[in-house]
Amino acid sequence: QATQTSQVVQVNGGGQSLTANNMMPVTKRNPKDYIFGKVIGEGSYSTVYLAKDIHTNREHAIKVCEKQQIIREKKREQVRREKDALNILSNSGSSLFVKLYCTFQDAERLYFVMSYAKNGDLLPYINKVGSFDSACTRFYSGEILRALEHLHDLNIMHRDLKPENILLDHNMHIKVADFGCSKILEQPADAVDNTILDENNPRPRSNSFVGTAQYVSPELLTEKTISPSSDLWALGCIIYQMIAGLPPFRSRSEYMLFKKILNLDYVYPDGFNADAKDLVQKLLVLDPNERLGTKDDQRYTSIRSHPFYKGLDFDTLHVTTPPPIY
Ligand SMILES: Nc1ncnc2c1ncn2[C@@H]1O[C@H](COP(=O)(O)OP(=O)(O)OP(=O)(O)O)[C@@H](O)[C@H]1O
Ligand SMILES: O=C(O)[C@@H]1CCC(=O)N(CCc2ccc(Cl)cc2)[C@H]1c1ccccc1Cl
Repeated sequence: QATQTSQVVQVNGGGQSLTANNMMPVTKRNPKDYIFGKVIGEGSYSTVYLAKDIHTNREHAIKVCEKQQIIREKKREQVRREKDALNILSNSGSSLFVKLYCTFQDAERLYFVMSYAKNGDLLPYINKVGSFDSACTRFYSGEILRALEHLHDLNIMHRDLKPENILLDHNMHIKVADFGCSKILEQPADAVDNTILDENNPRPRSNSFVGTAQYVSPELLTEKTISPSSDLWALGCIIYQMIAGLPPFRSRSEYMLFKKILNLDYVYPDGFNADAKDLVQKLLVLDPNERLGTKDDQRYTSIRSHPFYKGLDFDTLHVTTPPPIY
C-alpha cells in the first residue's frame, strides 16, 4: 500500500475529472510515473537517481532503498527517522532543506521522491578552493545557521551535520539533507535526555552512537546527551573547515579522534580569520550548555550578532545571490 504526502500535479489535459482549481486530484505515485536517469549517488542501503516526473516534467532525486539491504544493515529506524523528519520539514515552508515530495514502495524497494540539488554537496567546493574567503564562509555558515534555527524550532536535531550533507541547488543555495540520524524531540523537556542505565538493560536507553566521527560532539561520545547544541558543535567544525580546508579534529584512528575531541585538542592555522576564530572557539566548547547560542530561543541571536557576521542580513540570505566560490 503506497503512502505519499499529498500532492497535486499540473493538469495535463489527460481528460481526468479535475478539482475545482483545475488541478488533477492526488493519484498514487509509482515508479512508472518517472523516467529514471543517471545514478547521482549511493548510500549504505540506498541508490539516488536523477529522475523526471512524466506528468510535471520536473526533475527529482529519487532515493531508492532496497528492503533487504535495510534489514541487513539494521537501518529501519534510520529510514523511519529520515521520513518523519523530511515530512515535517517539507510542510514547514523553508527552502533550506531537501523537500520530500512523495514516497511509495514495491515488493523490494522504498522510494523517496525529493527535490534535486543540482550542484552536489559542499565538500568538493571546500576541497577545490582549499579555503573559503570570508564572504563565502559568512554566507554559507549563515545559511546553515538559518537552517538550524528552523530545524531546532521544530524540535528536530540533525545530529550528522557535515559538508557532505549540505547540498547545493541550481542557484548555489544550500539544501540540508540526510536526516537518517535526526531526532525529533517529543517536547523540549526531552531536550536533555540524561540516559540512565537501567539494571536489566545494560545498554544506554538512548540509541547507539550517531553521526560522523570528525563532527560528533563530546556529549554524544560520553553521556549520549541529546540536545540541539550538538548541531552547534558541528557548525563550529564546519566553519573551521571552510577556512582551514580540513575539519578541526583529525586522526586515522577513531579512538585517537575521540580523545582529541574530548580534550579539545585542535589548533588554528596561521592567518585564520580572527573573528572566525573567536566564533569557532565559542562553539567548540565541551559543555553543551556553554556553547554560544544554547541560551537563545527561536533564533540564534548571540551567534547572529557575533562580530564575524557583522553586516550580514540573515533574513534575506535565501533570496540573495550567493558569493562566488573561488
Ligand atoms: N536530493 C538530492 N539531490 C542531489 N543529490 C542527492 C540528494 N540526496 C542524496 N544525494 C546524493 O546521493 C548520495 C547518497 O545519498 P544517500 O542519502 O542515499 O546516502 P548517504 O546518506 O550519503 O549515505 P548513508 O546512507 O551511508 O548515510 C549522497 O552522497 C548525496 O550527495
Ligand atoms: O511509514 C510510511 O509512510 C509507510 C507505512 C507503510 C509501509 O509499509 N512503509 C514501508 C515500511 C517498511 C520499512 C522498511 C522496510 Cl525494510 C520494509 C517496509 C512505510 C514507507 C513507505 C514508503 C516509503 C517509506 C516508508 Cl517508511
